Amino acid sequence: MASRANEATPPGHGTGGGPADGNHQVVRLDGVRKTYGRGAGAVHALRDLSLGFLRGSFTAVMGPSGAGKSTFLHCAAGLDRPDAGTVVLGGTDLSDLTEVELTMLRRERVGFVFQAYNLMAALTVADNITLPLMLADRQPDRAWLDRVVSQVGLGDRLAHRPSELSGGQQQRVAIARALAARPEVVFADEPTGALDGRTARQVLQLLRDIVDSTGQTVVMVTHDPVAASYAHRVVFLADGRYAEELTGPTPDRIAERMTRLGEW
Ligand SMILES: Nc1ncnc2c1ncn2[C@@H]1O[C@H](COP(=O)(O)OP(=O)(O)OP(=O)(O)O)[C@@H](O)[C@H]1O
Repeated sequence: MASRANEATPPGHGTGGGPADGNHQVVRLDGVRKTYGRGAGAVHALRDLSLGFLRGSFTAVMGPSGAGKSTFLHCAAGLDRPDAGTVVLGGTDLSDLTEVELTMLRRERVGFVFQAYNLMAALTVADNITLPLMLADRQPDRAWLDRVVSQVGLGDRLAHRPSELSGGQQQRVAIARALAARPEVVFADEPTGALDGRTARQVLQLLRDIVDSTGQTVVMVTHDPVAASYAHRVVFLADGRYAEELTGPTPDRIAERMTRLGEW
């Protein structure tokens, strides 16, 4: 696994997978390193990661356990700071920001979807969806919100509490919440990990439809080849580095690459 990860990668790797994409990367990592601990016990979670994501693209990030996927997500989303290298999100170099500015950036320009839906039990669906806007002290863009609510199919559940919804519906609320502030990018961490197969496929198709119809950008970490096959592109990490990528992925091709990269 380590030797494969150290192989030279093709020119232009990780630029987004499309033609003439250099100027349209909404997230760009260059030479990102992240090490946990020191000395003999140090773990190099990201060794030298350079990777870009096109505006309007849906990318799945995969790799063996310990490859650095979560660390990548945290660094790319401004939840954690790399030890070296740069992360540029929507034209802003995150290393230039103070902690307060980073928090503001996450609120206003980044959406998150996690495996656990993390909805507020005491709030209605409508209030859960607009919570990020409230926190950012921003007026909702009504037309956008209506579009998002309609796309996730929750128009008739807005007055309900999360506990009254199925898992798939709760995740659709979380997706609507992630999109409410019309972020530059939505980061999703195993968004279908808690759902049954059929519901998971519906949620993944929804994510893909949202990307294709609204031009939003989604970056999703997953272990599941079927989930990753809904993306336009699958990027494989191994041993803290970019390993390879697939465009127009199918579950079989993804599974074959994962097998080559080692245990998963
Ligand atoms: N807070 C931490 N302290 C120490 N080591 C850490 C910490 N977070 C991650 N690591 C280590 O960094 C490496 C990369 O971890 P990371 O969670 O990013 O991998 P991953 O690809 O998301 O793995 P998985 O698929 O198992 O979730 C692993 O070896 C992990 O043990």
